[in-house]
Amino acid sequence: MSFLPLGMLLFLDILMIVFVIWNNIRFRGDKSKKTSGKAKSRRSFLKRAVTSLGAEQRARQYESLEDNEFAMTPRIMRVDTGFGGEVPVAFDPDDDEFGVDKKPSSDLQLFIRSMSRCIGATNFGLSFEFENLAFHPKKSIKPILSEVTGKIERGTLSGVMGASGAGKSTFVNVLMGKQNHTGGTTKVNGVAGNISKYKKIIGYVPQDDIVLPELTVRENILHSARIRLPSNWSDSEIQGHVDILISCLQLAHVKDSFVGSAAAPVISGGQRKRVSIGMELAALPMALFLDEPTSGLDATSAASIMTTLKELSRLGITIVSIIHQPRHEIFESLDNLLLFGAGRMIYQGPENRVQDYFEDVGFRFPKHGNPADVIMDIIAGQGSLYKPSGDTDIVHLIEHWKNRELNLRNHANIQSVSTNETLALRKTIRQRGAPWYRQIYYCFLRSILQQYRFKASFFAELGVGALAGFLIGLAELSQDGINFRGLFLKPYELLSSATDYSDVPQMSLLVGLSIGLTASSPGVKIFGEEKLTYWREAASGHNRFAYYMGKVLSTIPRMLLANLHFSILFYLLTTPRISWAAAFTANLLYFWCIYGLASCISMITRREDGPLLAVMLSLIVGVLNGMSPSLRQVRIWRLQWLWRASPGTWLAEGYFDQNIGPLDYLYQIDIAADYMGYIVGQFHLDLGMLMVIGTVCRVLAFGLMRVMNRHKQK
Ligand SMILES: Nc1ncnc2c1ncn2[C@@H]1O[C@H](COP(=O)(O)OP(=O)(O)OP(=O)(O)O)[C@@H](O)[C@H]1O
Repeated sequence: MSFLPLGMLLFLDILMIVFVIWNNIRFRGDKSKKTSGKAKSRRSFLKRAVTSLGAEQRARQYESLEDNEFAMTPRIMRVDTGFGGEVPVAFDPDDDEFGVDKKPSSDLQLFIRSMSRCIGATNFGLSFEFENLAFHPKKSIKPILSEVTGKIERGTLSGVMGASGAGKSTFVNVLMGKQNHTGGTTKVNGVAGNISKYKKIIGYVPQDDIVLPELTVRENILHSARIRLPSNWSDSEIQGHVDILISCLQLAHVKDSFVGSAAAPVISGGQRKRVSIGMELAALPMALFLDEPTSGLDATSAASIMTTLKELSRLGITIVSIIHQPRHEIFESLDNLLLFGAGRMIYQGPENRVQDYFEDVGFRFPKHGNPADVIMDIIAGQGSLYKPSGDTDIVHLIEHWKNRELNLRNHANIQSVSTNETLALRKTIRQRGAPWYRQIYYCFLRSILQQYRFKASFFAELGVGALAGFLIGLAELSQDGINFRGLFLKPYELLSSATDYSDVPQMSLLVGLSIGLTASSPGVKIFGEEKLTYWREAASGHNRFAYYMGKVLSTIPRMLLANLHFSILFYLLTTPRISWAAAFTANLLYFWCIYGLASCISMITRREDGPLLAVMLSLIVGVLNGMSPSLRQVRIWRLQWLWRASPGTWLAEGYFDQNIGPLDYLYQIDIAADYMGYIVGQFHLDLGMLMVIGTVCRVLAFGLMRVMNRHKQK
């Protein structure tokens, strides 16, 4: 037995461990340097490979800003876009209740430049109109939304409020085009049509912070920017833009911190929410919808998030947010309110007129109370607390609103934008998003980085692979490489003793089971762990094929290394007749099949059930290998198709061919093959079929990924 391969394997492992430790030390070193305020931060090797800094470019951009770029007028400032034009930005010099700067910060100025460059127009926002909007799913007895009419002007901050089940989320989903409405009309910028075509320029921040906890703040935002920004932006421009955005969102001090999860937090809940918002803003949307961005946050964090949203709306981006029980200050920062009850509209209009409106209806607001709380009570059907006599139920409020003059005024159309602007908008939408092949590359890089961050599970897989190879080797050690006894060739057949045809299929069974146990659980985790992320990304226009391919490609290095560990130990101890290259290739293709099967399982099962089911399935396909019952017996049962559909059979046949073939000068191997039911002499077909089965599994998994939970991908 040669120990050279074992030595090389050990050397490779030591190299990997040293690399990981060295990289960790560098990363920690960077962090401590940064906190002590010393020299410019350096980054770990892998981080640099994946996200090179755009700081220099950003510094250049700062230098290009001049103080006299801003000409203040009482309400509108004209901000130089840096591209030969100016954009009007609404800033109220008197409005500093939320700390909205009287003059945009340098970061904000640069952000405006990015917006202007990306959108290529002077109006950053989208306006929405909706008339008699209805949503009545077939399964539901009554409509979820009906007769909803109103408008949302560009560059405003709108709050959608209502009791639980009032239809807020449904309204937002319909308005964004995530959900098809069943009645009424919608217009974007005065143009009627399908809203989903604006998907690339509309951002949506879900209520749950769907971010990747193992990535840093910057890595999460950068990935979104790389995928969704216009294809003609260079990577350094994208990185510069992301750094500006991170500063705008006040995340600069935590940009290299891992995001963590709610269960194991690293950054605060408010910061995680900002990351989630940043992932949308990175794509420079013209309208941003948010589902309860302040829920679960303390009052200060909630106010801070709303300040940021207000600032963004002042840049011209249209912001629509579902909001629950806002604080007084947050409520007052809203420009526009949409109040819902029982799927109908109760009020839609300026925030500063809502109290007057309800007072006209007869409600009395306590002097020192929060009007938002009172309004929430009224629209939740608790209005009797504020109206001693008269109707206070929701039906009455809905009817009242329907007939009001303020409501009727909402019917007035928003002026359609000019043809030039419509054309510019179409061009903007067309240019959005990296081409699919570049998206594959970004998804691949991200997935590799994720695997690196989960190095414990990666090394565990290598360890399990090596252990499995070692144990099989031990089991086969006593055979001393002799694993076949057949009938001697004529004329020596009379010298033949007892035959032994099943040793090789048994060896391949052990190989199949070991690889199945090693690879099935990690194979499930690759996809099963982040379905929410996939749904969010698919809904925001990421290329689904690119996401999938990125993931698939990122498993290849993992499979290669795990297989190397398994095959070297197995081969050294077992000393089979099959060549090293052939054994390595066959085992690798079996890994390919198990990962493919595991990805199918991950698409159809719950996250918790996936690993167990994948292990079960890998045992089944391992056992269906034609050893016992033999393939010949199976053929008699007319079930050969089932065995042939299992990668275990092709692996066993390949092993049989390669281990027994070299003995054809001595034994009648045709008789042995016939007895077992295997076909010898088609090793390349056996390998090819393993490749095909693994590929078919992946195609199937991709199909399942697209089909399962389709509504969540819209
Ligand atoms: N596709 C659908 N099919 C059937 N019923 C639906 C569908 N979508 C929503 N509903 C129902 O419509 C009602 C309104 O749901 P929606 O999620 O819009 O309310 P909401 O105001 O956002 O509530 P919450 O504040 O609790 O999230 C709920 O009773 C919900 O179960």
